[in-house]
Amino acid sequence: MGGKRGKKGGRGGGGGRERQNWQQVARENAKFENYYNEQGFIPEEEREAFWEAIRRDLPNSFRFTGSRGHALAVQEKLKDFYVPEITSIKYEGNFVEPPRPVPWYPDQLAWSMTTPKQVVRRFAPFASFQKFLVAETEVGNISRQEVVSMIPPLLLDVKPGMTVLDMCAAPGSKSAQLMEMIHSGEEESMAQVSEKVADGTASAEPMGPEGLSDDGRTTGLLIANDADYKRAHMLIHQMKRLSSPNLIVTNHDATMFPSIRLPSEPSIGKPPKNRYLKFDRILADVPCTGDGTARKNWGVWKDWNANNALGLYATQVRILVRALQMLKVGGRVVYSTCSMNPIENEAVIASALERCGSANVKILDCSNELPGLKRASGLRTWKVMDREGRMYDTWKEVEERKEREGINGLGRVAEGMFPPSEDLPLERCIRIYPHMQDTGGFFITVLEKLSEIRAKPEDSSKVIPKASIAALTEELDFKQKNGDGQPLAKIDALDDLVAPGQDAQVEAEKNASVAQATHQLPYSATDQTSPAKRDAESLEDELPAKRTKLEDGSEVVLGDRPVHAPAPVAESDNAETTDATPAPTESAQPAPAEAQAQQPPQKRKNGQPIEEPFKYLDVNQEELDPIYEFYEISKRFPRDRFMVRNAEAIPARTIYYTSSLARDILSANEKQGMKFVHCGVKMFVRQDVQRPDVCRWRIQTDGLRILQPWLGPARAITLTKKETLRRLLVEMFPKVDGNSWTELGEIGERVRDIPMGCSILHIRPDAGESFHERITLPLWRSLHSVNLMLPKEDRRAMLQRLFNDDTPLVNTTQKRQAQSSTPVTPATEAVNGEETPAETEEDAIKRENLALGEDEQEQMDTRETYTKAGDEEDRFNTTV
Ligand SMILES: C[S@@+](CC[C@H](N)C(=O)[O-])C[C@H]1O[C@@H](n2cnc3c(N)ncnc32)[C@H](O)[C@@H]1O
Repeated sequence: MGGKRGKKGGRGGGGGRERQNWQQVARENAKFENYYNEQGFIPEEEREAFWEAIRRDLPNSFRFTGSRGHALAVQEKLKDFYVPEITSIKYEGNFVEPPRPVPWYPDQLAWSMTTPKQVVRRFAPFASFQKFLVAETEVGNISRQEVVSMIPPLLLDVKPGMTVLDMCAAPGSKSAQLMEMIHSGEEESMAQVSEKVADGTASAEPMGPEGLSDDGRTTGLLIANDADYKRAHMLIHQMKRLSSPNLIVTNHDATMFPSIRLPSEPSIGKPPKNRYLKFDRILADVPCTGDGTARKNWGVWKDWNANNALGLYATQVRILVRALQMLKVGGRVVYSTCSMNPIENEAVIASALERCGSANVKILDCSNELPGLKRASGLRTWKVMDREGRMYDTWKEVEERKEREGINGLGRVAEGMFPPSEDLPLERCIRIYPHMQDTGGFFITVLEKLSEIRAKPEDSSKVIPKASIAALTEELDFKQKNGDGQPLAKIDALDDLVAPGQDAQVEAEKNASVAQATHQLPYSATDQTSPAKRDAESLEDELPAKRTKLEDGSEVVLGDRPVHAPAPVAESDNAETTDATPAPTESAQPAPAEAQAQQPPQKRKNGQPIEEPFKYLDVNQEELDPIYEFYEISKRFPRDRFMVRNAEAIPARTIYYTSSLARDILSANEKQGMKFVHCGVKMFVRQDVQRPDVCRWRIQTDGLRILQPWLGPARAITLTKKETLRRLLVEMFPKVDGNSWTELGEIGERVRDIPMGCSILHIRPDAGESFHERITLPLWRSLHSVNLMLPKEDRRAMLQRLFNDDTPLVNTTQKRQAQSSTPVTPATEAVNGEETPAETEEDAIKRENLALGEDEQEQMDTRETYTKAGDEEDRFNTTV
């Protein structure tokens, strides 16, 4: 695909400055239009509507996120307040169309709106609605997501307790949906179990309904993966908002995603047998050309050509084959793209089934699922277009041309791109076209694994080979002479042509070991191109000159270098690949990666830092004792899942909590070459308090959801009135000393008397109050004041949602500091029975502000990083 695409292939192209001129872009591309018209995918009578829809701007759509209860509470505000206000607006004589729920999305949690920008700008109710959307999006209660992109997770049918893999997950909209499904029903079941524990009717063993049997907590796991390191970090920021201890983020090439070890089961008298994780559900939302995103993506109109799909097909098939290998028998894979091109869709399904054996995998008929979703059947026939735009009905025709004229202009056409000779029910694949329900274009197929698979190797004789260096050089010369050379957009494109440096060598070794563990060949040992190097394929189109500069400033002369370094580990190219658990033999051990992981920390390829290790605290770690005591945490709450991010396993600044399966995986795969980049929810953060009676660890909001049912009453404060909550939201550090506590309404007395330190605020609205959300938040009681431990944007969003209030936040301590021009008289204060010179009020305020402010700032900084990364990386224009 053209040089505008992201490095590892997101979807579609376009972005940056040019995206601002989207309205001026001519929404025309003869090749694109001919390709779809000539093949007749869209029935003649719908064709006009199809092209008319695809040229229109895409409606805005969004989804309410988080637990169902919370999502419904936020959605209620839209339904009960904003929609009625908007519906009353008239524009040019007609009532304005309000946002509408997406008919097939459960519980009306997804909405779409077509309101033109000029209407939004002109009418006040829209301005306030817009504010609501922005505020809730900022804090993660609403996620902007394209309607069609919401389909794959729904069809994956994830239940709590399942192990799920999202192979190409960044930026993470679908991962967020999957995560919510894994946690579905968790709040209710945790509350039920803790009630039983409280009234003494609980069994000694962990209890709870199916999938939630960890005392009401889900036993499921989501592994969200992306090959692009930067995008994997966008994914982390997106997912952090869901605060799930059941999430691991990895950074692997999905075509050779490593097998994940599970702890060995004890076996007496025999060597322990290696066990590997298999998944109940896998989403393969693969990189694609994204021509279904033409309604929001200028790059499609500008750059569409048939060669783009030819370049992605091999990667897409490999990802799907690997997904099927890692799936449990009886499990489901959903394969999806936002492309309408059969080369990336039905051809990929047919090729993967051919490699895995069609008797082992079933294409599921989903016609009864998601009633209300308009869809077209998958294709049974299509033609293949080569790089020069010539159409072929059969592979034989391609071979004949190759015989006659050589490979020039064919691109990387493969036999598998043609309709299969086997009678596969490809009509069960799902196609969504833009005109059907005013969305983007999309493709989804649901596959079920019927039996174990031994995947056939790729047959390189059925693919038009890459042009040789000599041929490329000739072609470049030709292009240059004819003046159509373009600047080289991707220096990575040269990866295939230069000798790998030291970093590349290390990476290759790692890949080789991973490949060994998964019985997959490393890219360097095959004649295929890795997706990371996919751009090399477009060399045929793009290389402008024979001499160019690499990032380090060195110059490369094409044709002077060996194409590949020798493969570090060479399993036979023709070896069968299998998903069977590797035998515990020497060769199955990923030795090179292990050796590599033992070496001193170093930077990974492209300067990516090596991740800090994930280390679990010993259950007897004494730092946990005061925490359990101070917060009266039930002994039932597991002590063996607390994790830190340092090699010494010392609780230094943050203690994370993870699910037990996540812990088993992180521990069993330590130093095995797995690239884990995120896991764990921040549960306790060290607070520098000097007093011996105050716990030095405060509970972090992220972890409170899981911990809350297990906390005793010692640190609990219950708030019932809206007005009290409003005060705590607007005012930071309200004073509680002197008589000030009286201003805090029903919580005043409790707040006055509660000893200093982190406490837990349970918001439980009285029956008569106009809001019903039950929320629990950490509250810090300091010397003279209290403070909700909530980032400012969360405060603002809550004020907007619950009170329709955009009053600016007040920082009382800053105000006081500004007012006091003379120092406050020093006083003495009894601390723990001892007379110690007390600090001035000003000092105390400064100190507490520093401690609290730093932590709050930290949270807010996280959000800022996300926004920046989001802007930067949005060039992918994925269907999110
Ligand atoms: C279509 S986007 C995924 C969108 C995502 N599922 C969502 O809903 O937010 C494709 C992603 O695949 C990643 N990718 C490309 N090649 C890959 C590979 N070989 N292995 C894993 N991820 C890959 C890209 O970095 C990109 O983030």
